[in-house]
Amino acid sequence: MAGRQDELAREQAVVDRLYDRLDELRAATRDRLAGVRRSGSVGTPQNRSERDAFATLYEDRVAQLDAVEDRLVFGRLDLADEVTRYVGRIGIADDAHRSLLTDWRAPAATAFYRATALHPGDVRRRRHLVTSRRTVTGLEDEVLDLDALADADGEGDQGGGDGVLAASSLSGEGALLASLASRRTGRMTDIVATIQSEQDRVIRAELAGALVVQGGPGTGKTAVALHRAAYLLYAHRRLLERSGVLLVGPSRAFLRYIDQVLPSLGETGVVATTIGELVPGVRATAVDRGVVAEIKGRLLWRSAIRSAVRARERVPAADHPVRVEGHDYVIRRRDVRDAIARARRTHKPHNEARATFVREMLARLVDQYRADVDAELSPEDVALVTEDLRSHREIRVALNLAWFPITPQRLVADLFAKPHRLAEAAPELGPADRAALRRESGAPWTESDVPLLDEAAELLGEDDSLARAEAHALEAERAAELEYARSVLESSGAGGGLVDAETLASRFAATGPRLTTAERAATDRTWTYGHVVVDEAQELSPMAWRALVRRVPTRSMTIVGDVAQTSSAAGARSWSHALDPVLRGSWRLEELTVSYRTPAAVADAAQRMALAAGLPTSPLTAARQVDGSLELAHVAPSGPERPDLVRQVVDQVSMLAGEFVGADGAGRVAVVAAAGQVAALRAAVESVLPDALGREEGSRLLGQRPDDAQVVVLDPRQAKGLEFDAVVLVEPADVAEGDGGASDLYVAMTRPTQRLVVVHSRPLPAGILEPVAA
Ligand SMILES: Nc1ncnc2c1ncn2[C@@H]1O[C@H](COP(=O)(O)OP(=O)(O)OP(=O)(O)O)[C@@H](O)[C@H]1O
Repeated sequence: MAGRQDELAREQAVVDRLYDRLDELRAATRDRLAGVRRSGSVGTPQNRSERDAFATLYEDRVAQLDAVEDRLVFGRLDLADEVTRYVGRIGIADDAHRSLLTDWRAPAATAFYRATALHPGDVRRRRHLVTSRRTVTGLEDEVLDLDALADADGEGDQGGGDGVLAASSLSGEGALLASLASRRTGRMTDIVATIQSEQDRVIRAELAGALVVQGGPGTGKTAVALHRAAYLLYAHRRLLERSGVLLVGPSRAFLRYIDQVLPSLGETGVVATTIGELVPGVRATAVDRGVVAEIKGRLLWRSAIRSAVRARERVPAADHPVRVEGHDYVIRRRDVRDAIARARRTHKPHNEARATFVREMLARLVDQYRADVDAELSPEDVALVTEDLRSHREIRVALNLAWFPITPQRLVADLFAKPHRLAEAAPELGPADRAALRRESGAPWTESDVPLLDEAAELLGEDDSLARAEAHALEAERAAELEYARSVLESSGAGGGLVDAETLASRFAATGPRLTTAERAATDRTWTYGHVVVDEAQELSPMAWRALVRRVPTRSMTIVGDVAQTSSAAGARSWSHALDPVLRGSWRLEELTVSYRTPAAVADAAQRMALAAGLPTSPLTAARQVDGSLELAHVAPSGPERPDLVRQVVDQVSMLAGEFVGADGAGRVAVVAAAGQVAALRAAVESVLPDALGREEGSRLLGQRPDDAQVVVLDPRQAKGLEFDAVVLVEPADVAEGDGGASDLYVAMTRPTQRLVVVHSRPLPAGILEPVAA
């Protein structure tokens, strides 16, 4: 016992030293930041921009150093030749640049995650340090080279964690089990201390190309995707800091659930978004029915949107006479046809090529003027006549009809609001599909509209009226910069012919205060990223894939998901089906097979059900067993309102809340039911909580924000990607008959970390109770 205490004390001393050093670094960075801020906004533009750059650098560093407080150090490797290496969230060195702590992402830390007894490399012992705040509370050793440590202290509690199932392949079992059994909050936490070797391989996989990570529920796909983003930013910082990393998740609620993971890993510069937010300026607030989402996801929209754009470049039915300033002109069909052909030959997007079309048409009309007056025209005459023609209302209207400037929003809205436009653009759609798409102009955007808007924006380019407004703003900005540069030259007396105000202003514009890459990328639809991470990727439609791939021309992507959990009718049941059309077969597949979330009995029941329903599941082995993790509560059918079933649900929730929900905000219980039953069940649960748990606790729970709520009632789609300590699954047969079918039931069953209670009055779907005979 004494040996263990000594060992704890020795590690405490190391940990104290690392935290002391962290505090020193924090203080030094804060001092530097204060120094930069003190020098204020005086000096040359060059000086100011340098100061801004330093201020940003120090602010980021302060944020990073603050973010790594919790579990700063979590591992130690004892290597051959008596070398000891500590592994933690960031790298820390002393004043003489000697390494004190190795960043978990550095090559030198790889062995912490990968070394096994079979392949120990030069690792003799791996130690997990468990800390609470700054105190070391536990050590867990794995001796990998038994011979080398035969006569060393070998203090390690090798394996032996209660309930471990996949023991032979797990590292740091004690720390892992403690982390898996801990109470859940509304926020995901990082897994940096206990990354398993199959996960580490994915996290450190090379940057180039598209990597698909398929894995059953709870295998750590989300965790791995986020740690991979942090790893790539570390390993390829120069490249990715400039181009940025985009993270795409299924919903804002999900992005909020994961939003603390990257900052806790010291990374804040990733742009996180959903497909519905991919086009700046458009916010998708409505949801399409399954069949509509499926139709909008089809690749036929590539040609349909192209045709819809082409339909706005149109030769009129007849020649059109116009009288301008006493002269007669004819807008001839032949001229329009030629001008359209010429504008198309520029290969510019529609709104940008319009300038060529208009210029061409005006030139033809000026030719008519020249013939009319039968005289040579000076350049000034040409300019005057051109301007008269351009500003004449009838000519403007005629040219607009022939080449209509249009926004992506208007183009797409017209397709759904004007049946003839859709029929013309998408002849391959049958009448039933077209009728399903019908929608009033001005209806709110849906998530499945966004890839169509993106496609349209790509083909339309910028509306030049917008570009003109921007040019105007830029001009004003430049004038202000010029003014500023003049005042600097005057006050510094540095005119002297060496540098003029214009040069100084342009230098200032080039080096002046800048938005971060993430900020610029998030507001620019045409931004291309260095890497894109997609979570719950099975839900994406073919059109959504096109929109994403457009944003990463190098195709450097991490795509994580589970084709057995697809609930969108537009989503994928097979990766090749989804990805081959956009990635042309060039993607590689990794599989994760250990479920860290779900206890074995629950995972097995879900897996049997999925198999019986014919879902394309991946193999799944639960990491642990939890006693009493699966309970079935059968209720006799009790009429359409099902009062007995509802009573059983609220009783179960009350019991589970008493057992799992903590007053400290940790511990979560969810009721998951078919979408149509959620509102009634939520009302029932909310009405009993104060009686069941006491008035004070009841009102505390009812007053929580939805994202942090410890007791929630959700449908399977809302629960996707999330997890809870305990789940009450209501009437699984109803869930399986909903839009998302057995996939939604699979999702619902695999949300709990501790217990699943199935409340049902109808027979259970096949497989939940026992294997279905082949
Ligand atoms: N190596 C690990 N150490 C500790 N916890 C882990 C580890 N791997 C996964 N987990 C935990 O297991 C749970 C499930 O992980 P995650 O949500 O990433 O799985 P998933 O595969 O994305 O699941 P789903 O398909 O259901 O969305 C999380 O609580 C995560 O923190």
